Amino acid sequence: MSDDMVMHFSSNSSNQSDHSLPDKIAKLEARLTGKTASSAKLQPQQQQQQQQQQLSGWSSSSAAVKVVASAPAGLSEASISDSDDENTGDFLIRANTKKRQKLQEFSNSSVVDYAEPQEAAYDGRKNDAETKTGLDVNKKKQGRGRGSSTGRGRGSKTNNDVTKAQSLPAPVSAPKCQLDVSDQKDFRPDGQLRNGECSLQNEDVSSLRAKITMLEEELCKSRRDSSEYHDLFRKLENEVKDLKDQEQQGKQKTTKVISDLLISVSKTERQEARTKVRHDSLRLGSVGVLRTGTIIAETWEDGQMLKDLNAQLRQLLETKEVIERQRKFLKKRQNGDKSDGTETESGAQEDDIIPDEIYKSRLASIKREEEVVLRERERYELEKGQLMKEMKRIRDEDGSRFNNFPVLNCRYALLNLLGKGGFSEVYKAYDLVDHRYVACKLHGLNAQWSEEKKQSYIRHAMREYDIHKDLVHHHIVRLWDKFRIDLDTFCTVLEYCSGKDLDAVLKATPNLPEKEARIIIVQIVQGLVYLNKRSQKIIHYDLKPGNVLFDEFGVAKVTDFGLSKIVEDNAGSQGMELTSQGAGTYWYLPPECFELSRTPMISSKVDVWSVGILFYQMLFRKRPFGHDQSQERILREDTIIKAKKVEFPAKPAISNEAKDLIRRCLTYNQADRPDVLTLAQDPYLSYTKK
Ligand SMILES: Nc1ncnc2c1ncn2[C@@H]1O[C@H](COP(=O)(O)OP(=O)(O)OP(=O)(O)O)[C@@H](O)[C@H]1O
Repeated sequence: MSDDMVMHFSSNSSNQSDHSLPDKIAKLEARLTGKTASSAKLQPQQQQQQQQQQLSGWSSSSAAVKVVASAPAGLSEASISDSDDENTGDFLIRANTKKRQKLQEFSNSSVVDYAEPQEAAYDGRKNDAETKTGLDVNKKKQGRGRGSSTGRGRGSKTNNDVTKAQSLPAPVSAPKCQLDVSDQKDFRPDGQLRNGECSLQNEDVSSLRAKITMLEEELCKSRRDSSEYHDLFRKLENEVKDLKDQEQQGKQKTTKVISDLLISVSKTERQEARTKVRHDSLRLGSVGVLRTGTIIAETWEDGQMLKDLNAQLRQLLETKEVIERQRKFLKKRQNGDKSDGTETESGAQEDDIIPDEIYKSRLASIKREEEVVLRERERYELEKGQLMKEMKRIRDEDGSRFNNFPVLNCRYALLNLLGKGGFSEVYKAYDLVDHRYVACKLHGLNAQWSEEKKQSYIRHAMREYDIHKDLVHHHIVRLWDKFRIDLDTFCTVLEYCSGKDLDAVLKATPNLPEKEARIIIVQIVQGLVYLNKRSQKIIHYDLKPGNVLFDEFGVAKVTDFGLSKIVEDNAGSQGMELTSQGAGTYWYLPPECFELSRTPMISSKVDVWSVGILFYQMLFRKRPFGHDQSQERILREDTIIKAKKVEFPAKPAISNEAKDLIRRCLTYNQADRPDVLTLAQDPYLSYTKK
């Protein structure tokens, strides 16, 4: 193969200068003719020929190299031999002359012949991957073919180029084959080698074609598989979509069923509530309308039960008065008998004592009856309070624009109104996503308010939300969510507490036993401890019975953070400034909150004072300071500023520990009052198993 020859030549040319070959031939010729081999003494024609050879040898290294390399092996041997061997002179001259001619001819033809394949080879490099695969195989073959060549190293690079040319399609291989055939005459073994390689290449090509066919089949199969998978994927996708749609429809149906059920239950509850109110009204009383000229006012008219009880009381009172009159008359008569000396000693004693004992006994039984009726009336008074509250709730519910069971924010199904505060309505609702009852507090801005007032209210409510939303504690009502309903209304979603609030409990019970009151206080204090152990401490500032709720298990939870204060990090031991003086419920606030001479400084000790008031109220059913006073009167009469000492009623009797705790909480001087964390350490507030 020519590339092997190229390698051979390249190898030789690296060891000895290729342009010395004509020199050597000339030298040999000169020796034969007796002339020196000096190039200077060459005939001009010879010099020209030599120069031409040199030029053709240097002009295109690759082409010329291949020409020389294609020369017969004998030439190669002769040229390698640089010795002046006289015995072989004739042979050498003849051979060299012949070879020079051949070289010349070959040079002319090969340069042209080879140029084309090389160009084609260059183009062929751009051929597809299949050709490249063939290339790799051919490289190996060429490696084997190189065995006849003495070429090493650099030759392998050239080998690659040529191999690429060989592996190219017909236009490339055609001239090569011609070259090989022409070479066959003179260089049979090498030609045979080429034939062998050709057949090897053919084998390679066939095996490659077989491979291609196989790969094509695999490709077809993969395509078929891929399209099947694609179809399957589409099918599954559609199935998933259908399932999702079904699930969605199922959810919607479930939601609808749940909503309908809840609505029907709520409607029944509403009916029952109204029926009960009507029924209770008969016993306890109802709201009537009183007209005085043009003024219409609401008045309370007692029901039959209360009327009967009052009549009973009146009757007992009258009987008591009659008996007491009789007793007085008896005493008077006895005194008269004594003065006129008509009574005998023993007889007078008995006649006087027995009637008096009868009157006394009758008076005692009237007192007992009176007590029973009074207790009953007290109970009915409590019921009357509840009835009045329920009546107000029903009126508020009937007047509410949210009373028609709307679903808010696509999630909260409003049911019945729980109550109405100053600026809000609280509805029992059902969370259709998390499936639990919640309390939706609807904050409505009054349309009559100025824009400034509305903004201030929103700011206030948002502040409350921001404080409350992060509070997570067993004894703090959770705040789950908030959203806007319209321009003037927004909603906060709270944990639903199905029990009453402490205010309702106290109104329904004459007074709580100490044990029950104590456990409620313990829970409130635990909630406060949580507020004071967070990195951002909070003063609740509005602890009162209405802001302590109970869940279905009776767990007490603190709510309503509308007036809460976040204690600044830099607040000193004195506490922080009270900037919202005047807000809050005065019965439950400590003296420092009423300080007028300077801006009050407050701390968690405000809540400790409120705890003391709450505990006292639970035990004695009244507040220790200004119980019967209005807010305005408390302020006017400085009731709390004067509240230096707490007094305990004789009844009901409570433990000294309970009294001590109340005294500590109601310590007048703020500096001496314990803060929340110190109060929590009080032994009375910790339970240990005995
Ligand atoms: N999370 C809740 N779970 C159950 N009932 C609640 C919940 N929050 C409030 N309520 C009830 O809703 C009613 C109104 O509560 P709201 O807090 O609006 O009124 P308030 O505290 O009486 O008035 P204000 O907000 O003016 O102080 C009360 O009867 C209260 O017990």
